[in-house]
Amino acid sequence: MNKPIIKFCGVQSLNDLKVVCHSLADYIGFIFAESKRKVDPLLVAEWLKEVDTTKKVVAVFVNPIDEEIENVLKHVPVDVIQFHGNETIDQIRRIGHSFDGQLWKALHHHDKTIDEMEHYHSVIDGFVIDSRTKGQWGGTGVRFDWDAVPKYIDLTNRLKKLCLIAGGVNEKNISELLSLHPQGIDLSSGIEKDQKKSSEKVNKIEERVLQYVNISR
Ligand SMILES: O=C(O)c1ccccc1N[C@@H]1O[C@H](COP(=O)(O)O)[C@@H](O)[C@H]1O
Repeated sequence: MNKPIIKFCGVQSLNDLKVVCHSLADYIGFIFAESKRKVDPLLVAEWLKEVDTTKKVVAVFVNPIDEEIENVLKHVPVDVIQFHGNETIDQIRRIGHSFDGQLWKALHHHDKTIDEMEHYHSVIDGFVIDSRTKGQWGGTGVRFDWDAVPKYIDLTNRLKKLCLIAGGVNEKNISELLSLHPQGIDLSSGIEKDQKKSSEKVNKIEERVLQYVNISR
């Protein structure tokens, strides 16, 4: 079994960035939306100059106006835009016309998520499936009912899209999630200690990922 795609999200400092850059992550994410993890694009640009990394950079937005995205793209070398709110197909398509990278749509798990995936798939490259939590768009540390994961995997395989499972993934439950063979996993709270990215937690996550890769070979 190949290593699942790993995204470590919610980088809030140069130190956080160093932690996630010294990891097996394929993608590292920054939050440019209202959140305790919101970062300034100018600072992110400075931090990125301090590290030598080939990791792909994900910019997370929640219902942004186009100018907010343009401002981030002006300063930060973004590979992926992740829309984590109620963005419309028209907005995503419009942004896609002037952006070279990938577009991901985060959707919250509920009984109509499959319909939403069908709705958005023509304008995006990948999905992030997160848990639905009242009053917060993401980064909650709360998982959803993973019995639904196989149907998300089946649909994204059929649509030939990327699919990352997010929401409350941590060192204690990641092996359970990996046993469902997700294409990708996306963690923020699960690699934090005292609101900072923790190398110790990253190592524990990676041990479990490598165990999964070796066992399923
Ligand atoms: O992390 C945040 O603060 C955040 C704020 C607004 C939208 C999305 C946010 N993060 C996304 O949430 C999931 C991971 O969450 P967690 O592991 O449960 O903490 C991931 O997709 C982040 O990009």
